[in-house]
This record gives sequence, structure tokens and C-alpha cells, in this order.
Amino acid sequence: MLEHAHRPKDINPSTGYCRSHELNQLLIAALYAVSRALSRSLDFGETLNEVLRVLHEEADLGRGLIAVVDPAGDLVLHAVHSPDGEPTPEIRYRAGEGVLGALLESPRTFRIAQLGADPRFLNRLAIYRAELPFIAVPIRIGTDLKGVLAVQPIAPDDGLLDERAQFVEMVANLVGQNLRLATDVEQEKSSLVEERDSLRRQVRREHGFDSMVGHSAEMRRIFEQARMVAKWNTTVLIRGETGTGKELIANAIHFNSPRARNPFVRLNCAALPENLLESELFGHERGAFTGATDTRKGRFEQAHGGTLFLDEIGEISPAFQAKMLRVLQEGEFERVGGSRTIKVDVRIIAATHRDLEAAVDLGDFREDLFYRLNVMPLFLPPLRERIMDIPDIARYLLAKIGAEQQRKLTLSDMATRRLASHSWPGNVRELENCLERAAVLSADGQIDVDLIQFPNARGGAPRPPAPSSAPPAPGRPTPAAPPPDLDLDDPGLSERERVIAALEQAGWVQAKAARLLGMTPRQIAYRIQTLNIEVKQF
Ligand SMILES: Nc1ncnc2c1ncn2[C@@H]1O[C@H](COP(=O)(O)OP(=O)(O)OP(=O)(O)O)[C@@H](O)[C@H]1O
Repeated sequence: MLEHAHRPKDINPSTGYCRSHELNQLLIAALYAVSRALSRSLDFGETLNEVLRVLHEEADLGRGLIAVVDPAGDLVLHAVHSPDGEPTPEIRYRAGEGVLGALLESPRTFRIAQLGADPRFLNRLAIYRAELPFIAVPIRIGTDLKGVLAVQPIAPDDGLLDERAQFVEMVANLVGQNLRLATDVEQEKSSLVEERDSLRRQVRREHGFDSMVGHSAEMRRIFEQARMVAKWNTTVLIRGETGTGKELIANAIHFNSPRARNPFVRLNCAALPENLLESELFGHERGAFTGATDTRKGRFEQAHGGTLFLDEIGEISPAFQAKMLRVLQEGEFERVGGSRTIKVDVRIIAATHRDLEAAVDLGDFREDLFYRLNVMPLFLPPLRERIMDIPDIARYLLAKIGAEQQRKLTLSDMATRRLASHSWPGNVRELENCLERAAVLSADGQIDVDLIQFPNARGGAPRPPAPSSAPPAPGRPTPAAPPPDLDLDDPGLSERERVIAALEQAGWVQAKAARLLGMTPRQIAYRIQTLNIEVKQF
């Protein structure tokens, strides 16, 4: 950095060394300290203060500031250092205003041998000493001016101002690189925030009330009640036949509640045998049972701060009802195999297609648990009781199916009339399946009455269009044999199809079919009853 012809006065008489060489040694050590300060902290403001402090302690640059160009194009103070340790005042320098304003106007290094003698010196910051030199250098990212680093040496000009200025330029380059990193991180953060917000909006659109169609008085009343209850932590019990939209409304309540940013966790209580249900809900400790190789959080813990949707709550056994009552009352439980009591903050939404009052009368369902759950009941009417909603829901579902198939699907008036005359034992889910089948069978996207079929609910592949086939009598199950090798886990199967397929595979022995489905015999018996399945007798 320094290649000077040494005059006698450049020699330090006490050490015998060249003074610029000595300064150089000092500044290299200072540069090292600055680079360490810059790599230490992630907080940009904190880092800048640290850099100024290091410049004071290691490079004898006792006073200084770092200002950054703001969106308006002014220089705004970000860090100030002086031996008096004053806080950073709120000062901005406009182009042409004082020494810094001059640099903003024409970015270059300023070396001033005596600050007080410079006519541009305004002393607005009131930390500098007029008799000392002053150095101000641009901080750039690429060729763009991003800020200024200005410092004042602690001693009057000793003829080595150029060397010091060169050093300050190096420090400004390092600060510029850090500023670039900090800006990148900020941009990354804000684009992540933007992405998160747009995902939230999408989730609300998909899971909020917008995804539920219905203008009938019954549905309008339900939406109104759901919107009102969404605001509070009140336990909601959603009642209704299978496929009426119980899960959809539970989703909408959660995503319109103050808990929307926290998890929505669902568990179908009928889908698991009791021992699995317990560990699924409450979690388990390592070694709690064979196969429990790790500690696992249950759904209650996963839903902490959010909502737990307990579907088919009417299917749990009396023993399990007692366990459920405790967690609903106290908000606490132990993991399976654990002794530590865990407390959670979870809002409960439960759903059932069962007549729980009758189950309470029969002694199948605990009355105290029923009252715990039934704080805010919502009754979803079956589709056949809100026929006026069918055209709207059908159009909505067709648009959804059309988006998946990437084509426009239309429904003829005759087809709509046929939909309105069906009894829909499987409710909206059945309507959805019916429309999907029709869409698959439609070559040109137009769905006419011949494509609206109600294949017997015994599952199996849809038949090709049969224009002459008359609709079955409303609500009456129609027998037919599904292929015995049907995959019970096939997500395309309706619940009714799945139960029938299992019964078929089990030779219509209900206990066996229940095992295939992971249900209790009691659960499958309820399913057979509520899904209106005609039991084959052999
Ligand atoms: N009002 C509605 N508007 C649009 N789609 C609906 C409506 N109601 C239900 N659906 C759709 O119908 C299907 C079944 O709804 P959902 O799963 O919420 O019913 P469910 O009552 O929870 O059924 P189950 O008791 O069998 O679990 C879903 O695909 C859902 O999106």
C-alpha cells in the first residue's frame, strides 16, 4: 500500500522505523479486527457500531459514522461513534448538504486535513473536533452508492492522510459486502413473508367458507352460526349424515378463527382400533409397547395452539370416552407409557353422524362427555333436504373437477333435473363422485342426462353410459357384487363402497369385515345401518 521515498522526517526517532511502515502494520491488524467484527454478528446495525468501535481502538480513528442511502436518496445515520459514546441521533443528509451531502452528490473519497477549515463543514452531528483531519469514503454495492463511512483520526494531520484514507476505503468495501449480504437476507425474508401470506390466502380460499356452496335457508343459517362460533374457543359438535360437509365446515371454522395460523389436526376416531387410537391421540413414550422405538407426540400435542377435529366421535368405546372426558375437562393427559402430565391448548371440533342423544339414552355414550362436546351444535342437513342447493353445488364441483381435468365441463338442464330428483344417501360426496364419473365418461366436456348414473352403491367401476337406464328408487339400496379383490385403501372408494367391498371380501361376516377395515364389530354395524347397506344372508 505504501511506496514512499523516505525523507528524514518520515523516520520515527524513538523506534528508528519508517512512520508509514509502522502505520501500515497498525492498519493491517485493524483490518483484521474489522473483518472479524463483520463476520461475527448477524444484526447489521450492531455490526456497524462494532466496526466503528474497532476503528477507534485499533486504528486510532476516534470518531466516526456510517450512514446508508435511504429509498428517498438521502443519507441516513445508522451508527455513530465518539469517545463520549453518544446515541445515534436521527439525522439525514440531503445531496449537497455539508461534507456528506457533497459526497452523496459526487461519490469519491474526501480527505480533509483540518475539518474546521473546510467551508462545507456544518457540524450538525457535533461530535467532531475542528482541528483534526476528516476522511469520508463511499460504501458501494457494485457501482451503486449505498452509504458513507466517515472517520476522524485522533491526532492532527501527520502527513499520512492518504494511507489512512486508503485503509478506510478497504473497510468501506468490506462493509459494502456485508450490506449486500444483509440486503439479500432481507429480500429473501420479505419474499418468504410474501409467499407465506399468499399461501395463507390460498388456504383460506380453499378451506374457508368460500369452498362451501349453498344458498338454501338451512345452509345460510349454518354458515352464519359457524362464522360466529369461529371467533371463540367454544367446542363445536357438527352433526350430519356422511358426506354432508362436516369436515369442510370444521376446516372453515378453524381457518376463520384466531387459531388459523396454528395447526388444524384431524383424527377419524372410527378408523383405528382402541389401543392405536390412544397412542395416536395422546402420543407414546419410547418403549411403551412393542414397536414404540421412539417417543411420539400425539394429535393433541400436534394441535397445540390450533384445532383438533375429532371425526366420528360417536364411535369411541365407553372406556375411551372416560379418557377423552378428562382431556376435554382438564386440557391435560399423559402419553401412553409416560407419567409426565402434558398440558395443551387445543380447540376441539367434533363430528358425528350418530344420534348421540339416543346413544346416551341407550347408555352407549357418556352423558357428561356429550354435554362437554355439545356446547355449540351445528346440524348439517342431508342434501335431499336442500334440493335447491344441488345446481349450485354441482356447478361448483364441476368447476373443481374441470380444473383438475384442465377443460371446461358443462351440465345440461335435463342432467341438473336428474340430479335434483335423486335422494343422495351419500350426500355431497356422492354427488361429487357422480359428477366425476360423468366427467370421465364425457368426451367433449358436456354432461347430459345419460351420463348421470347412480351405480349401485356397492362400488365397482362405473358402467359405460346407458341412456335407457332408469334411476333407482330414491334411498333404496341396490344390490350388485363388487370385484372381491377391490383395494380397500383405494382413496377413490366412497365409504359405502369400502364397507361393502370389505363385507364382500369377508364373505359378509361382519366381524371379519370389521377387522379388514380396522373397525370394531360395533362400528361396522353402525356403518351398515347408517350407510343403508342391505346385508346379504347366506
Ligand atoms: N356445501 C358444500 N359445497 C361444496 N362442497 C361440499 C359441500 N359440502 C360437502 N362438500 C364436499 O363433499 C365432500 C364430503 O364432505 P366432507 O368430507 O366434509 O363430509 P363429512 O360430512 O365430513 O363426511 P364423513 O361423515 O363421511 O366424514 C368433500 O369433498 C367436500 O369438499
